[in-house]
Amino acid sequence: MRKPIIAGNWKMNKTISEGVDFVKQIKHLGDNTDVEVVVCVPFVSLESIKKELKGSNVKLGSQNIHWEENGAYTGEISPLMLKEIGIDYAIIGHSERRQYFAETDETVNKKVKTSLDHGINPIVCVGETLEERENNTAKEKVKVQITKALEGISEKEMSDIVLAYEPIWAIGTGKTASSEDANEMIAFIRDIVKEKYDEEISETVRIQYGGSVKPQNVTEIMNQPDIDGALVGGASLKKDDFTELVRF
Ligand SMILES: O=C(CO)COP(=O)(O)O
Repeated sequence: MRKPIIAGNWKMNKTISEGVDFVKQIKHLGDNTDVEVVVCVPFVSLESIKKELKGSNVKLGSQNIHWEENGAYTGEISPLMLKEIGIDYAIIGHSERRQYFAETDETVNKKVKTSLDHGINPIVCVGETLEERENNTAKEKVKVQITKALEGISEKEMSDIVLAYEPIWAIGTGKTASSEDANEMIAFIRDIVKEKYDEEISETVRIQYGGSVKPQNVTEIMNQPDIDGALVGGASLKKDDFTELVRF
């Protein structure tokens, strides 16, 4: 049985005080449930929110990580800094980072390796553009992204990785992939993992869907056999919506 994982990606939203306030209201959501609940918050809020989450079962994640431990990388945040705060997860390769901040499959792979080396679980994002979906090249694109992201990752390390399929055209647009289409791509990703590793790993790796997940569609998405969770932007910012999401 794969443990469901619902992760909020706050993106560039909520100041430190707003974030702490919000977490006060949702920090019980990881109790008495089989669902793993995660909030991925801006770097500047991580430390305060970690303190607020003391004793809570809600996990904490960053939205990025640098592959080097230190050095001349102005504006970047290293795995050592994140490890000292005590985060559980790092989102890696989000399409917004790929689109606006020149993230590549190569940097994604380096960041995945660095995270694993520092005991931070990567949430690795992949997904196609609308054009690629319409051209029927979506699977090809996702296969390249997954294969490159996992280059040099051992079988053992795979148990610490979460994958997230986020079709770019469904992010923040209100358009969701149909739950069947999302499941089909996620099953395809599972096959890629099986080809590269083995059946056991492909059956245990957790794969989330992301893109306009809301209380109205979360149940249908989570009922799909290959979908193990959701990576949620907009709806994770509101207490009532986030509460409904984790109780899908
Ligand atoms: O990018 C996403 C999560 O990482 C999805 O964002 P939305 O839920 O706002 O569409």
